[in-house]
Amino acid sequence: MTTSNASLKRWVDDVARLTQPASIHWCNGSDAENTALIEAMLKSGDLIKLNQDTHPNCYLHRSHPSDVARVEHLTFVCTRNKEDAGPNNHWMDPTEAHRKIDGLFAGAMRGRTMYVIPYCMGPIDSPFARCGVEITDSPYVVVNMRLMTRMGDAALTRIEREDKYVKGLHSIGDLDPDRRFIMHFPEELTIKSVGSGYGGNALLGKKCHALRIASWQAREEGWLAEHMLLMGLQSPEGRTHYVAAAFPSACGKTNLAMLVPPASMPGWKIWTLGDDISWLHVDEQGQLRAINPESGYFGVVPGTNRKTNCNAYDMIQRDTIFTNVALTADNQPWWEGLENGTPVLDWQGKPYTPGNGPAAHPNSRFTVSAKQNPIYSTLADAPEGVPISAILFGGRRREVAPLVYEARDWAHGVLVGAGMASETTAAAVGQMGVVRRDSMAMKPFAGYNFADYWSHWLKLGSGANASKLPKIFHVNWFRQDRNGRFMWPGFGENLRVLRWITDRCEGKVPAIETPIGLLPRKQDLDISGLDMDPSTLETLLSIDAGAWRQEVDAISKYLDEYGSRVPSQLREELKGVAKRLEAANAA
Ligand SMILES: Nc1nc2c(ncn2[C@@H]2O[C@H](COP(=O)(O)OP(=O)(O)OP(=O)(O)O)[C@@H](O)[C@H]2O)c(=O)[nH]1
Ligand SMILES: O=C([O-])CC(=O)C(=O)O
Ligand SMILES: [Mn+2]
Repeated sequence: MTTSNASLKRWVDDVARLTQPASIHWCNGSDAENTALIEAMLKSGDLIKLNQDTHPNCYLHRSHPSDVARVEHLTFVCTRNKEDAGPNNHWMDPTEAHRKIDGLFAGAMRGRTMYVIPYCMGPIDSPFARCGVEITDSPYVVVNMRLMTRMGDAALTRIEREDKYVKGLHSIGDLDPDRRFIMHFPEELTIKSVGSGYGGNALLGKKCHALRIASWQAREEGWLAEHMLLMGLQSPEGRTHYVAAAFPSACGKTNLAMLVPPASMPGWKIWTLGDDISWLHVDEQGQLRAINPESGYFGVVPGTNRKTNCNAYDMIQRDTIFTNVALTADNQPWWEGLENGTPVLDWQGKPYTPGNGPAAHPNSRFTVSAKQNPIYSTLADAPEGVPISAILFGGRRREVAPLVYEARDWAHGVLVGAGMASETTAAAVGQMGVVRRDSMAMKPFAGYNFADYWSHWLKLGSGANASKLPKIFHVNWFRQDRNGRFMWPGFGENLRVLRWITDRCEGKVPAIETPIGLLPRKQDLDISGLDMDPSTLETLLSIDAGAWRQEVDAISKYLDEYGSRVPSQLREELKGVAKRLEAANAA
């Protein structure tokens, strides 16, 4: 197979000339193709067959031990003008970057098959969807892209018609971390990634395209590409609100999107539309709508069990690719927090010895089709997307941030998102548990200068349709007590907080004005049936004025890093918080 599109054909030819593959395979996305690739990977050892009685069609992939997470220090945004990439990105001059990375691609596919993967991010018939082509020498990437995107013939047809697509070139290279780069050229709609086979670095439709390149396109075209889950909350009365929520990597998006209502909230129904990325547009009526550009989940495995998230647990019992989990004696996948079974081999395939670190890698992942989710919403395939009632920002904060608060309005909400911070996790290489600013959970993913990004958010909310904008909230499931224990039970119980949020969207309950925003009255947040004393809820809903003054100072210094490009409106919003904190202090 090949293509009728001359520019695509030329690009594929050019790449083949550079990388020198033994053969070229155009992916059509069929079952037969997938089966053949899996067979070949079982032979080569790229995949290991899991226990097919307990886990039909499940496979394990072990990545190179140095290649288990995103590499932010090796990820670059290469714009002509350095300022356009901003202090939030590593930057390299595009000419220099191409020269450097093309050197690593030269001959990189010798002896290997080069796969050409046409894919569509978003429902194939959606005007909001965008296409791309990934060229890779990794069959693991092909089978994962097939789960994560609408991949194959239908996408190619759209690409040939539109003649506009993101070009992504990927090779696992020699997996040497010193020859590993993830480079983005937003002005050329081009991605080049070499030296890593890990999801976030290698499945180019995901972070590289649907966030870094798409956020650039979104600013030019007037929409938003965000690190957000997308879910529907149906009340017992039958009203459904759609909510988009931005939490940093490994901070609870998949789990919230697949939430199982607690026994104390009968009649509530949750629908998942997406677990990681949302593309948001204001429609002609001024309504903010969202689609999920992905068609699968690349989710964190550890911590998943029947109790924390029965939906996720059930979903990954079949037709799932596991990466870097441990194995039991009878070849079942095992991970920390599974709560049954015993690991005998760790994620590297070595005999497991307790005390020698976790059996599964903390960033071990599952890849699975979204359609396997028991609470999958078919509206995830609706070309027009769903209307958004509320946007949530949140992170891991062991202190300072209360369980939930509401922004005063859109502009204040943009400050809440811009100023948010979270503890780092195993999703990226580097130290864990360090609090860092992570505006809108996009620190690793915004493909341009954060200052311009904040301006874009403010502009989107400043039009004639401001009254239809969703409300913005901040949540924190991760407050800890003095003994380092989580104070809020989290998971299904988070619906108690979401109910308050939908109550606020419907104007059903008043809220308490505080310097940082609007907080629930204690009687409006139902904790009945929870093993929690009222003083804990008190703490979860309290604001420590001293800590918040420090927080405001820290946010102010953070904005300073972005210099004169920071929108003055954002600084005004921050001054407003500072003033209200002073007034509360004086009173
Ligand atoms: N304590 C607590 N832990 C949670 C909660 N929700 C999720 N987690 C844990 O946080 C980790 C990551 O959760 P995910 O839902 O996979 O995170 P994500 O935001 O989808 O992550 P990415 O895929 O990296 O973008 C898992 O180990 C979960 O078990 C919660 O409400 N409370
Ligand atoms: O991209 C990945 O590798 C997984 C992910 O969702 C994240 O890190 O936020
Ligand atoms: Mn993510």
